[in-house]
Amino acid sequence: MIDRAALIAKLPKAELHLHIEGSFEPELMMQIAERNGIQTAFKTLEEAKAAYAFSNLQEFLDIYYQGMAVLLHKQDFYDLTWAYLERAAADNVRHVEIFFDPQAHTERGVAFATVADGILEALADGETKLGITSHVIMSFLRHLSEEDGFALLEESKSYHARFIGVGLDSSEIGHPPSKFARLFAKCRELGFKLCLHAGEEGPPQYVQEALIDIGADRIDHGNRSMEDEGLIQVLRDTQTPLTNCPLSNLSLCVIDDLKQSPLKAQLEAGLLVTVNSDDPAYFGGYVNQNYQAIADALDLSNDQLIQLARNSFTAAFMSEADKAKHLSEIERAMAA
Ligand SMILES: Nc1ncnc2[nH]cnc12
Ligand SMILES: [Zn+2]
Repeated sequence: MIDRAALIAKLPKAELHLHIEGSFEPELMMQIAERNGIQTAFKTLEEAKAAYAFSNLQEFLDIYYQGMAVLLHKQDFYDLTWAYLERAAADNVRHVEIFFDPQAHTERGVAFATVADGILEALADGETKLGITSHVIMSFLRHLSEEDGFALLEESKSYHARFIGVGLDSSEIGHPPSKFARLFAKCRELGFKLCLHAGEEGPPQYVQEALIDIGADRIDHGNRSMEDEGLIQVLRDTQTPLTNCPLSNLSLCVIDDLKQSPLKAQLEAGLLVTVNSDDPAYFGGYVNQNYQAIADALDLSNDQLIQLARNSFTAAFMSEADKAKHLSEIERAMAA
């Protein structure tokens, strides 16, 4: 029987929950800071890594926003994205749907086009040079107002055709999805897919609002859905995907131990759950490390690992023909 690490390495997969700014490795951060003549908050790599010990989402977010402040030029955003793509390719990731947080850059005076062009150019190169297809999801920061979200929607108008969807991230508690109901209704009208972080730290009520009231196409995290039988039933019936991020959950103390992850229960309940890295530079692992850690903790079978890889394509925003192509690629990899 193939061993677990070999199976994970061999499986083609999609990554659907990845904040590109959360893939900013401290080595690259220092390099970009130096060329931009900016002082980083941490003087050494060791200092940076030592600071990556979080007891909740907000503690992480404070450091995450601080880290990305060295990104100023299109080349910086290109380099950030390219570094992630090379790492993803090494994990046999064939398709990515990445979030970016434009408001975290425009509020520092970096033009929207600078950010978007750098990311989009790297993704285009990712397809031609690494064979990784991609989509971009423009995320609204939920600690800001709905009006700020509408302003971003207007500012990004000329790029809308290049984004598959919109997201909702940042500080969850106190900022429920319902705060953005009008904004997401407008985004739906414009044809965007809707992906909302919900139930990471926030209560099941936030998942209810995202899933039922707003009609999310995917729920990011969604851990706390498992506290509500009604939500589980809707998630199963609608096959609305959940993007689970095991190492993120552990790093942010959403769970105290990976054994507490709801992932296996979600699989066994017939939910369309996927494995993702969220902010790999901060949480200690890219996608394969997330598969490995959660499989070890929950003793997932090889069939369950294959199911997770299949789910990653089924849950992606790609055509049925492309999904079928990737699913048969998994069958071929398993037969080889
Ligand atoms: N895990 C997470 N939750 C909410 N917002 C985020 N932004 C980046 N990572 C995030
Ligand atoms: Zn996230």
